[in-house]
Amino acid sequence: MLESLLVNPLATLYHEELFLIQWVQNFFAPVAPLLLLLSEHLTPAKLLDIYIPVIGVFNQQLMVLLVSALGVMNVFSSLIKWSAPANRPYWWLREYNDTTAVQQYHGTCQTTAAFPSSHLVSFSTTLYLIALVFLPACWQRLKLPNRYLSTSCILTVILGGTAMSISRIYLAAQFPHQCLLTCFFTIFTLHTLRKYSKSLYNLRRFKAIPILGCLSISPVLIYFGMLRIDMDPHWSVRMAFKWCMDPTQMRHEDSSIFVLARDFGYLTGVVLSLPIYESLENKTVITKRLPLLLVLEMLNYYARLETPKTYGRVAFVAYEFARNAMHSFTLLKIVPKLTA
Ligand SMILES: O=P(O)(O)OC[C@H]1O[C@@H](O)[C@H](O)[C@@H](O)[C@@H]1O
Repeated sequence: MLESLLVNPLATLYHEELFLIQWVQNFFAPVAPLLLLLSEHLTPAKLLDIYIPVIGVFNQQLMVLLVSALGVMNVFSSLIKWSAPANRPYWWLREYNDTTAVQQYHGTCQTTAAFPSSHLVSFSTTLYLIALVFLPACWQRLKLPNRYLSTSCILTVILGGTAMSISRIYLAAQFPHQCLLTCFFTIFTLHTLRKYSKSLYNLRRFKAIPILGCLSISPVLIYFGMLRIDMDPHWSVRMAFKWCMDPTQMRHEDSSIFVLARDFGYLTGVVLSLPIYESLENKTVITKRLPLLLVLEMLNYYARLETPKTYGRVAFVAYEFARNAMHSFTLLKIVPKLTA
């Protein structure tokens, strides 16, 4: 064991963690339907397209915070995924002929790299912001000391993150250390964003657009960098295609390039809405927001159904980029204006 640890520490870690996955699959078998539901219904895409607009009907301030924070967090997460070739347990096991008995489920088949877990990043971010908006009111009512407020927000993220991590590990979609590192990454990034939130909300568009431009070039540079070192940029799709129990579960919408377009599109809408501190004011009434958001989300739903999948990759990616940019821009700029 010690010898193999020295020779190939990552492979040893993967091998040892497969036993942990096996244990999780046995121990949590009684609550399996719940764990499968968590991963199926709390995907990053569903948070952006369904849950955030629903939250927006009741609380505009929280919606604005969520759209802007998820815009940034998802881009960071997709960029790391695109550049770091982290294996998923269900394909690593087969690729290296490991004999540990780990099961695949509906939802295991994913086509992007494993780290960080997008489910974990977006779910924890959402929970953190919900706690940040609602806990102060509870604190006031219960007359609790303010110094525990920040700790309670972090605790909410840890609890929610643990539930989602168990779900991802149960599905054999992530190794345990990848979930743990994702939690650290999320807490650290959220903490940093909160520290600079005032300057970020007041940031002018002409300053943010060049930053976004530089950020957008990085996936292209990474792509050519991979080709240069003879690495297939679509290695994770190939792995999924090879080892998914049922390859019909693979969806174009979940491939790395598509996810990058989705997340960069969403962030572009956020950047074009800057500065957003005005939209943070919660003066609008629910009776105005409800019909508007309902119409907007129906349009977004039909736009999603019409995604061109047979006209080549460029049309597919460009469409997804534009749809998401328009979606976040409408939520941050147009909805608050029309309902003010
Ligand atoms: O990284 P995870 O949590 O395994 O999620 C895999 C993929 O799951 C899909 O549902 C998301 O739309 C993608 O954004 C994500 O990359």
